Amino acid sequence: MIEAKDLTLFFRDGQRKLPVLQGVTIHIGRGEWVALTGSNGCGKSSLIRTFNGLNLPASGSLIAAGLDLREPKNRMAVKQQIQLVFQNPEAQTVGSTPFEDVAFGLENRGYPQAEMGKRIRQVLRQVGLEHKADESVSTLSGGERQRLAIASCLALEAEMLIFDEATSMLDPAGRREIAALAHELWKQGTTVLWVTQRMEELAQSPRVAVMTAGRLVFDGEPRKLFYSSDLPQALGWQTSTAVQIGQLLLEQGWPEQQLPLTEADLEALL
Ligand SMILES: Nc1ncnc2c1ncn2[C@@H]1O[C@H](COP(=O)(O)OP(=O)(O)OP(=O)(O)O)[C@@H](O)[C@H]1O
Repeated sequence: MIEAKDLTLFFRDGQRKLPVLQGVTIHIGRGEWVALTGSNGCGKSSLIRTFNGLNLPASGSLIAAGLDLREPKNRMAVKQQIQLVFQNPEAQTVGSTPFEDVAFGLENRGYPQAEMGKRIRQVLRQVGLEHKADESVSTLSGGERQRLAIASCLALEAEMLIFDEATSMLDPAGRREIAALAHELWKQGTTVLWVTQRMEELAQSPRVAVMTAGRLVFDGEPRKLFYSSDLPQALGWQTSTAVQIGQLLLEQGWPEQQLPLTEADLEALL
């Protein structure tokens, strides 16, 4: 789905060229769930915006959804296949009702008018918003707005969804709701790149990628990240209780595979 090799990206800061991506290589297969993390300003958003053609790398190669992004003619198709869900629920809606909001994206892509209504109701049903199709968007909660953003991505039949800290402005219930929806879509075959700063979300992901200062410094299983790398300590992360207890067990000689990553693992151990 994504084959990025040695990507570099610069932004201009007055006269200076600011290196934002410094040789990022990552391969994300179709149907994978990958969590991407790293401290503020390390380049996560810049990287994912590169994946769907919003940023153009200075060098390196990038195949996204099977298309070479160096070719300008491929960029529109990649933007459709790889959709971003952003942090701020308020900033992602353009229509005055959920129905109109999803319609906007479809109209832009020249979707046949005759089939549009059916398609919109189908994706709104998929995210549990069918009953609110014709209500004012201003009455939707943050979580409902994020679900609406996801519905718009689904309407365009995106193969990959990239969630850029998409739950960070939601309350715990909204956060769970969006994470559950993302998991459901993943189970149905959508490739998911989940950008997060939350330790428990890293622990629950099958694969975690960590960036610092424009570089990918870890790419692998969370168990390796938390128990055989010194990155959590080096980056000053506040790890979960499960991992803190796991560290103590590791020191006592427990095998890595048995160490807890999540609260559920910990409960099972106790
Ligand atoms: N359009 C831009 N023009 C100039 N500099 C930018 C631009 N966008 C981002 N930057 C800079 O590039 C660097 C990486 O920013 P980016 O938003 O990719 O980081 P991030 O890891 O997503 O951070 P956060 O977690 O705060 O969202 C930062 O130094 C940022 O200030």
